[in-house]
Amino acid sequence: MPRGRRGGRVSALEGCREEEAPPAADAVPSVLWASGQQPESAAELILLRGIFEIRRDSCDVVLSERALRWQPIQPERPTGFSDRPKSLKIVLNPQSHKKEATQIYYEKVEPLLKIAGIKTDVTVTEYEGHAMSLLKECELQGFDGVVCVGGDGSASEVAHALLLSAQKNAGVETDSLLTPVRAQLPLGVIPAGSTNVLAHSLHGISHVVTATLHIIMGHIQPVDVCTFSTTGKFLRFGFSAMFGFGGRALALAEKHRWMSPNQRMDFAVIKALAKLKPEECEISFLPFNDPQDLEERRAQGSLKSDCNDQWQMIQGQFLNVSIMAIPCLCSMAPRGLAPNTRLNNGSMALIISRNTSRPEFIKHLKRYASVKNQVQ
Ligand SMILES: Nc1ncnc2c1ncn2[C@@H]1O[C@H](COP(=O)(O)OP(=O)(O)OP(=O)(O)O)[C@@H](O)[C@H]1O
Repeated sequence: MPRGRRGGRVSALEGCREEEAPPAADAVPSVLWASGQQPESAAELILLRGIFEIRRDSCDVVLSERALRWQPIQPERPTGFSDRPKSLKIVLNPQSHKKEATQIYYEKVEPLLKIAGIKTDVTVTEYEGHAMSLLKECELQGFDGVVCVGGDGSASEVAHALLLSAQKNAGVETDSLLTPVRAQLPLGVIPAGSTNVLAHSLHGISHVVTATLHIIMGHIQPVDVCTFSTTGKFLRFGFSAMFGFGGRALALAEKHRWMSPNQRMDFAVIKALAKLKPEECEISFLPFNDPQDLEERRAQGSLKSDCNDQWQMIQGQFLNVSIMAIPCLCSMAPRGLAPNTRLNNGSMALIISRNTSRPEFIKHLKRYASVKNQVQ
């Protein structure tokens, strides 16, 4: 009988296959090999155990008193992992943030995609709306995903374009849209903009290499979107919107793109605060305070049918109204502007600031920077 390294006897168990010893297992020569079998009894003494490569598979090899067994190691596939992408359409906004998206892509992202064997086709956008018209015309069949290298403006433009094509392809009428059809391709987001709320909310951090690795690994994270309409006419898909103070500040920041990103944001906030004024609003909403209740209703399919009799309406003067389908994490709000919203729970946060004094409103804004959650 052959002997293992430590001199234990090795013999075949009933049912073991006898095979030729593969070369990588030469640490334990001339033994009987069995695959896919567990030790016969817990009392069986294990003499040696290790990971060996056997015919290109990593195997858990166990040498016991009575036999040598091995089993290919199956890597765990956590839920949400899909196949890794092989080919990606890259949409890059060279104007994002301090115009460094091109450098970020070619220095940090592309080398990793190359190592991962992913083919890429890059379009550098030339004007606002370019991503939209490109994705309308571009044949995306050969790609496994679209990656946006830029900020939130670019990412939401690409998301809108992908969703719009999906509705068109499915023959869904957007003006009466309640539940959109999913985009046909996943969207990867490389944060290269000024705020990067989407990438930050998706990955928990606004970090280029982290985002790239998520894309390479094929991590798919479903994300809620809102549809924005005016008097029954569909406008666009998006992840968040702000009216009043927030809307004015963002519009001002957009108008002053010639300033540096930090300067224009500070300038916009200060100017919007100086002109702080309430808006008369009427807001209808379907309240869900308990996310579990929401999940259960979605699972039961009772969400839509329940809607009509549960809508609530509030009316009054408000300084700011925000709706956010994602938590909206950013450096200014480390827990997010909407900390109680999840990426994919079918709900969105509606955060309303009633009319109050400017110092009180500033206090409320400052509390977003704290990790203590002000929004219950
Ligand atoms: N070549 C271009 N010239 C001018 N604008 C462009 C160009 N390409 C894209 N855009 C537009 O620039 C806008 C803002 O870009 P983006 O969101 O990437 O950067 P950002 O504003 O710095 O970041 P954030 O939105 O995170 O603050 C987008 O709405 C996009 O449509």
